[in-house]
Amino acid sequence: MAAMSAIHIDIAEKRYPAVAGAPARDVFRDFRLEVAANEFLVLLGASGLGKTTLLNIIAGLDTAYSGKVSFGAGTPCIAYAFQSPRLLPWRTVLGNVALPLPSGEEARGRAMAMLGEVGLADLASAYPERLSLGQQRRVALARAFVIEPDVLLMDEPFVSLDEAGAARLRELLRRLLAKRPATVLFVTHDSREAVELASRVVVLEGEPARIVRDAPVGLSREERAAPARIDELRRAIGIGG
Ligand SMILES: Nc1ncnc2c1ncn2[C@@H]1O[C@H](COP(=O)(O)OP(=O)(O)OP(=O)(O)O)[C@@H](O)[C@H]1O
Repeated sequence: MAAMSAIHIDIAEKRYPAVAGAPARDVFRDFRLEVAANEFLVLLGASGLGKTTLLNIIAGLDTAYSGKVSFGAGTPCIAYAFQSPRLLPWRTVLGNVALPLPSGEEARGRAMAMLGEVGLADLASAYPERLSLGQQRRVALARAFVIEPDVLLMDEPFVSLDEAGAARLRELLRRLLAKRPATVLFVTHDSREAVELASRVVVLEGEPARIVRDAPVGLSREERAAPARIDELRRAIGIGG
């Protein structure tokens, strides 16, 4: 079973140097954020603020910064759901879900069970190109959860879906997390989505990016289904409405 992990983020400086035609960018300076174990933290902020950069730093994909990211309980197992599903086109759906696992029968079994949980068992041997975007996003979710991550990084994982499709995926995400709790950092532009999912909302603004709001959330199942309650909370937090 996965152990939950807190995340301690302390970025002294992250900047992108000037390149032809684009000025240098100070993305983070003296930026600190503590994420509690098992928290569902939604990061909200305008385009280009540095949210993807932050996830890349936490994932260890971007090491070109000064500062430190550490985790509560040793080295956590981290899953990263990217902004686009990023499935490998030459692998079947099952092959994509099994990708982060060691090869073998047991892994295939686990990947297959995971596909069942996201409702795609019958597409196991299909290739990604014939899947709808919503189905591809389900496969990406299955690939993230199949490793039973301690930390789950999600970069606008439900963007470009219609509202009903996005709502179904939010419900699926909640179900997957109920079964396999993890510390979640979820990036979105959508303040309704933020309030619906989060246990805590953090709003970023400016260059370098600063935390301008940091609010606990935690709607009950009934409240999440009530748009008026969601709007009320958005107003209370000051994120539109
Ligand atoms: N490799 C890079 N080199 C130079 N500048 C970059 C690089 N990657 C990102 N940037 C710039 O740094 C800033 C932060 O980018 P980032 O992708 O982290 O923002 P974001 O908040 O995730 O935006 P979005 O919501 O649009 O995905 C942007 O202005 C972007 O143009």
